[in-house]
Amino acid sequence: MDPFRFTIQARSGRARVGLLTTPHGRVETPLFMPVGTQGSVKGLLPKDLKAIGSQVLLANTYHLLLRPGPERVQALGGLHRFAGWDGPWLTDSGGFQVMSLGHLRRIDEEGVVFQSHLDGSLIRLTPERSIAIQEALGADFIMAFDECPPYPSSPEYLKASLERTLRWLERSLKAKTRPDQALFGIAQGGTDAGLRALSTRETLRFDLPGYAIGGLAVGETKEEMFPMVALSTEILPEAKPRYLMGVGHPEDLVAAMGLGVDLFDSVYPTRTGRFGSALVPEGRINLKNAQYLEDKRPLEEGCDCYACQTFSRAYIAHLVRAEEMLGGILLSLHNLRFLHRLTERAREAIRQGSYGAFAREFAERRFGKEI
Ligand SMILES: Nc1nc2c(CCNCC3CCCCC3)c3[nH]c(NCCc4ccccc4)nc3cc2c(=O)[nH]1
Repeated sequence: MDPFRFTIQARSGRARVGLLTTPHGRVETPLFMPVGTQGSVKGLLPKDLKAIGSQVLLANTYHLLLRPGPERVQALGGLHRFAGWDGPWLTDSGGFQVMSLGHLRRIDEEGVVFQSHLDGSLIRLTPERSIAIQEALGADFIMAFDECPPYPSSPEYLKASLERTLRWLERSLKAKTRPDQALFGIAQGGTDAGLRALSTRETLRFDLPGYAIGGLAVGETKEEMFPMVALSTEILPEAKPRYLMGVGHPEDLVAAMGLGVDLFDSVYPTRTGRFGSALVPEGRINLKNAQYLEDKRPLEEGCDCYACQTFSRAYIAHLVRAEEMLGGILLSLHNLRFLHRLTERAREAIRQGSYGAFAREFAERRFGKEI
């Protein structure tokens, strides 16, 4: 039996509820994946992540390669045992982080050479090495080694880059040895409709358990990004999960779920939480703002998370000003719960066949009035 079966449970327009089976349990989509870059979702305990509805966690080849090293994680039982999360893990292939974090020294047919952002040592990542690392880490979902072109890029660069990413996908697939891991291909093509369609179609020539929409949320406008998402989900097969990488903001999840995207990840909710902001239906409130120092209300009326059930905005505003760790912890917890509640409500609306009404109500509250 296929260890990564994906079945559609309900539809509403192009939105769908899916059931995704993995060796570490079944998950319901659409879902948001908290980012645990270095094997930990910053400031949050795995048991608390479970309690707020987190299903799949994300870690990263680039960071874990530099520290503690994949051999150590493997020797210590792999990511699930090492990091105390027995649900599904997804690892990104490292290419993106090299572009955005490391000091990229060279990119060529073989792979990339970069300087570690930790100690400046030279490191080479190839499709083969990325897959070997992800196999050692032991995630359930692993990503093909790809290049996420910078934004903006010329059509010539986009075309050459997507063609290389397709050759790297073939090499990633050849390097794969574990049947208990699902390799996702990543489509590129930037915001050029013809190249996006070309890359998506060529990626589909590989029969894979799921497909990622890459190369977006890298600085392009929403007006450029969403037509590419729509184009991608028109081409990608209904029967396979679609993963929009690096997205993100609540309103972007609502729009993308309506376009048939199933999986999301972003550092946004935890990063903005650590910086003192809470996600609320109207948008975002920054607790550094003095107006909250007397505010007895919870971060969000009606939120069932521990932060909202236990503390006032005034207390959390105090913690943020005092630079108490608990401030960022409570805001990260709430922000992730906010996104998990959003996807829970989305799944319910899809089951009721009323995703359109759900999206309209969300947009009304988010954009209807100033905070
Ligand atoms: N392979 C690959 N990864 C991509 C990623 C990383 C997804 N998150 C992984 C996660 C692993 C653990 C460490 C953190 C990342 C992207 N992230 C974004 N936008 C987010 C841009 C963003 C948004 C908010 C804040 C910072 C950056 N576009 C992306 C495109 C690609 C892509 O084509 N290929």
